[in-house]
Amino acid sequence: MNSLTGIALLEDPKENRGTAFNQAEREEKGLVGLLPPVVETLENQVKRCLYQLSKKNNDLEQYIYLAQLADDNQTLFFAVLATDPARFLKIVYDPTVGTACLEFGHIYRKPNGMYLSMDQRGKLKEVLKNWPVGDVRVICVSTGGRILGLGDLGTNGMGIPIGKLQLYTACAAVQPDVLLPVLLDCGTDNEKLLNDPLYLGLKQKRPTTDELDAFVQEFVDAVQERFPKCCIHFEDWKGTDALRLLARYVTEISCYNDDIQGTGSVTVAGLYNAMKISKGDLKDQRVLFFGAGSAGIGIANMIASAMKLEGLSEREARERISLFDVNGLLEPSRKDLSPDQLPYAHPAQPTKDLVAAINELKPTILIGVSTVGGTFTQQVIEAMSKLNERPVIFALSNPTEHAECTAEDAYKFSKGKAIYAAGVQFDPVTIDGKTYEPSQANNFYIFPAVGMAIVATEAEHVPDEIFIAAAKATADQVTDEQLAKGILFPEQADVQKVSHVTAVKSAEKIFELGLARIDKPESVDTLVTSLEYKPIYSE
Ligand SMILES: NC(=O)c1ccc[n+]([C@@H]2O[C@H](COP(=O)([O-])OP(=O)(O)OC[C@H]3O[C@@H](n4cnc5c(N)ncnc54)[C@H](O)[C@@H]3O)[C@@H](O)[C@H]2O)c1
Ligand SMILES: O=C(O)C[C@H](O)C(=O)O
Ligand SMILES: [Mg+2]
Repeated sequence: MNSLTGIALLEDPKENRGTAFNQAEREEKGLVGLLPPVVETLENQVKRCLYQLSKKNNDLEQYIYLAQLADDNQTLFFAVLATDPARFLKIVYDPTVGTACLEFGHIYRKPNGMYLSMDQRGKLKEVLKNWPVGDVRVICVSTGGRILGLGDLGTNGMGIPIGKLQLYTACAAVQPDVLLPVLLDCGTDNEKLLNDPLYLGLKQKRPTTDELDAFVQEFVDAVQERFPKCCIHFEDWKGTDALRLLARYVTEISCYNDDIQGTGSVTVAGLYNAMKISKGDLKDQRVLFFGAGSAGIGIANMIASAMKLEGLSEREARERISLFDVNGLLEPSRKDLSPDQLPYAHPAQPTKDLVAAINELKPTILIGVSTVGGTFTQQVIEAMSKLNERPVIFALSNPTEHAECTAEDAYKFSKGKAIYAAGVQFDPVTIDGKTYEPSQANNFYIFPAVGMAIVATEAEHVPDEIFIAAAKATADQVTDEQLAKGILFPEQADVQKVSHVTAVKSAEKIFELGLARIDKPESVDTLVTSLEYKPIYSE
């Protein structure tokens, strides 16, 4: 415990124990009279929080309550989350965090991280010194450019870095002190926010690409200098920015993009298990994407890598993957394709009709990452079901209303044939007396665990190989019993155990690739375990 006393101690979320301070601590720390007389256990404090949560009328109210709790008492906050990870994932993270981001300026109470804005240009190295912790190991940074499927939310996007890093701790037990959420405020093109008197960001339009890239370079340099062991986790940037900046930095510094690599990884994990159910090989599948942005390209590249591991050449793997975006099927006559998209533009009849593309390309797997809800219509699902005994249909856009189809529609229109996953958790669906359990393909199975592996190994770079290892580790933790029910991912209630195993496997891969900046210990498992945070009051 540090030297804080009295009210200052009660106001420090890292040190505060509230009613759990014992008599001796109360005497020693000048707390006598500042707390009610009863000395409580952490368990009792958790009970009170659960009671107070039960009085909240909706998920956003619960989100606000938990945010306040995190600001009051960090240990208690993580202890509450640990009582029921599956329940609280939906609150501190997707989908409720989406509602919280839409309302961010309205529900704001405390900063919870750093806001680095373009008006601090030229001064970022100085500004980073204002963060009180010297050994930050992971920064999760967003520009708010593409928050979930909700578009440009500017500074309101800060809810995402905060929530993602809370999951590093809640899922993979990364020490919260080494994590720093950052919002890189480059303005917003969202007129509604610019006209909102409670909006908290810079009231200006977004910069040119060159200006943005120069600012990001300054940010990267400042982070390298202030936190030399820090990995930069990019999250929810505009798709084109995300792809361009990852390509620029992935081999240069310790960084990764969760929407590209984490999403690629969780999707490959789901597909590994879908193959166990449909009794196929990934290398023999034909994949069609609806959406060709950072998630679409990230997943496509990761599937191609996974197919290569099954013996295909790069060209053969890419030939099996096609994408469709807002302007239709990607094919060579298109003049608007980015360098990341070009390898997937195969000769085909130009079309803006998804059903026509399905009928021409005959995909076995359809993946939605378009941000647009309801776009996998009855006709789309029926076309997939006509072509395949077990069509794989992943509707990955977030939050809930943005999923390309609901679980109910997927099972109803495929007559129960679909192997289905969505970015959020849908409830089980019963049709004609049979119950189907939808899966949640969300990168939370991956990024906290990979984050722990990066912290544990001080990884120099974070290439795709690590994410393939994480995908395999995650997939392998699904039991035959679950697979028999069509379940593609491990139980969310077990997310901590699952993330531990995935973290160990990812860390082993980092050592194998020679990317660790520490010597390999005898047991990587012991190394990871030794670093794990526990939400308890230490002696
Ligand atoms: N489940 C997960 O773990 C996960 C992970 C990352 C992203 N996502 C979700 O995926 C979605 C896309 O993310 P992104 O980073 O790729 O965004 P992005 O903006 O980079 O890409 C969106 C793509 O969809 C296309 N598109 C837009 N409207 C369309 C339409 N009407 N028809 C066809 N295509 C259309 C765009 O042309 C673009 O190619 C988001 O909703 C995000 O929440 C989910
Ligand atoms: O945040 C999520 O739920 C997943 C993903 O990173 C997304 O951008 O949708
Ligand atoms: Mg994201």
